[in-house]
Amino acid sequence: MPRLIITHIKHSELVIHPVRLKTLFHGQRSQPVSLGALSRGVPDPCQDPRAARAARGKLCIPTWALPAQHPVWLGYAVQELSLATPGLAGCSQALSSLSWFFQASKKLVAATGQQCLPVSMDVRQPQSIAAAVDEALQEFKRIDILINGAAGNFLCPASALSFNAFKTVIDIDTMGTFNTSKVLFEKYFRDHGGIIVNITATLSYRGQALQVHAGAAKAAIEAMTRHLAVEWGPNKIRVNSLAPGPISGTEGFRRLGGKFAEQSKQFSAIPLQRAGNKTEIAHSALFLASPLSSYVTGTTLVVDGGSWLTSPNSFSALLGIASSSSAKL
Ligand SMILES: CC/C=C\C/C=C\C/C=C\C/C=C\C/C=C\C/C=C\C=C\C(=O)SCCNC(=O)CCNC(=O)[C@H](O)C(C)(C)COP(=O)(O)OP(=O)(O)OC[C@H]1O[C@@H](n2cnc3c(N)ncnc32)[C@H](O)[C@@H]1OP(=O)(O)O
Ligand SMILES: NC(=O)C1=CN([C@@H]2O[C@H](COP(=O)(O)OP(=O)(O)OC[C@H]3O[C@@H](n4cnc5c(N)ncnc54)[C@H](OP(=O)(O)O)[C@@H]3O)[C@@H](O)[C@H]2O)C=CC1
Repeated sequence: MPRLIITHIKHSELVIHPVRLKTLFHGQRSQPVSLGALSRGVPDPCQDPRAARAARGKLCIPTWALPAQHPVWLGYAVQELSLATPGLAGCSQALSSLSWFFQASKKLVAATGQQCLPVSMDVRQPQSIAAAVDEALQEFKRIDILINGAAGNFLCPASALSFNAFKTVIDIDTMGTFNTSKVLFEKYFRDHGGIIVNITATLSYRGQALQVHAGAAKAAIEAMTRHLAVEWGPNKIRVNSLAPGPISGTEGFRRLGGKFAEQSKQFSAIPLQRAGNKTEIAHSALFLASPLSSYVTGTTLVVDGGSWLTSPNSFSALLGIASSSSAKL
């Protein structure tokens, strides 16, 4: 049985449960698609229904969580998509925070009839990752996909950023991505192959003001993506990054002044003239996690409507956003 696990979690739970991906992109109901089939060298289920049956049983651990105060997040979009898309019924993910984990897992069970497993991890603590992975493997016997999405961010000029603030973001984003990837490699991917999708950002491409901490952290993850793709390719592991632009309805959007940018018409500078939405990130993540991207590794998929090419990068404007109430933590 195919399984998709999406995790992460600082201080609470992770929900893991099975996923059955059918006809995700091709609309061919008779030819189910299972995540990660080609990554382990099995025939492409898009082409071969027998292979699809054989490929069932995938697990995915994305490091995305659902904050208690915010009912929406990028990782959650994958779950929303899974519930809304024919053929994705049964797909869900890991959720963090005590209250939302219970609510979301109930919703998933009700909608899919599939199993959900709550576990917890702090991506800065390899031992907590190892414990979560052990629990997942004990329950499902396999893990196929890791989505590294845990992150910390806030607007702050470098001159005001403390040494510890910089380190904190590097620890969550960069170290967290390495820690989780390495634990998965050692415990399962080395011998079975797998797929890793790292969620990054476009911040470093033009040196975004007030974002040296997050930009440096995400740039390091994109470098890590290439290194690991090269080293782990022979183990049938694909490693890619996904760099979203401003995505409405998310914590990042709130913290970085998305509302203010929207109100002041800043998004009209984006070639597609709007912020992105969570479903668009979910589609892109699923592309990178599916056999449709079976020959793609070591690259970054930018999903930003062309934003980084054209959006203003004004120090003073961003200082204004940082001091506005819309960007307060
Ligand atoms: C989305 C963009 C929308 C609009 C943009 C609008 C206009 C711009 C135009 C164009 C932009 C172009 C592109 C942008 C596109 C995309 C943006 C991309 C990136 C988004 C990335 C994200 O990651 S969003 C994720 C946000 N979610 C979280 O951060 C959740 C998790 N966060 C946390 O846990 C905390 O906030 C934490 C990161 C601080 C970590 O918590 P903890 O471990 O408990 O650490 P603390 O002890 O609290 O703090 C540690 C040190 O950090 C200092 N600190 C904390 N907060 C701040 C702050 N706000 N400012 C400065 N310093 C801070 C703290 O003081 C500690 O340091 P000490 O020296 O005091 O010890
Ligand atoms: N929103 C946007 O417009 C953009 C977002 N991104 C990226 O997308 C991803 C999701 O962002 P978004 O949904 O906005 O933000 P969220 O804050 O909702 O997601 C980040 C999650 O990381 C978790 N996390 C933080 N520290 C740790 C830790 N030590 N261990 C485990 N989990 C941890 C948080 O969990 P908890 O809730 O428990 O604190 C939080 O839920 C991030 O990687 C972000 O950098 C990139 C570009 C733009």
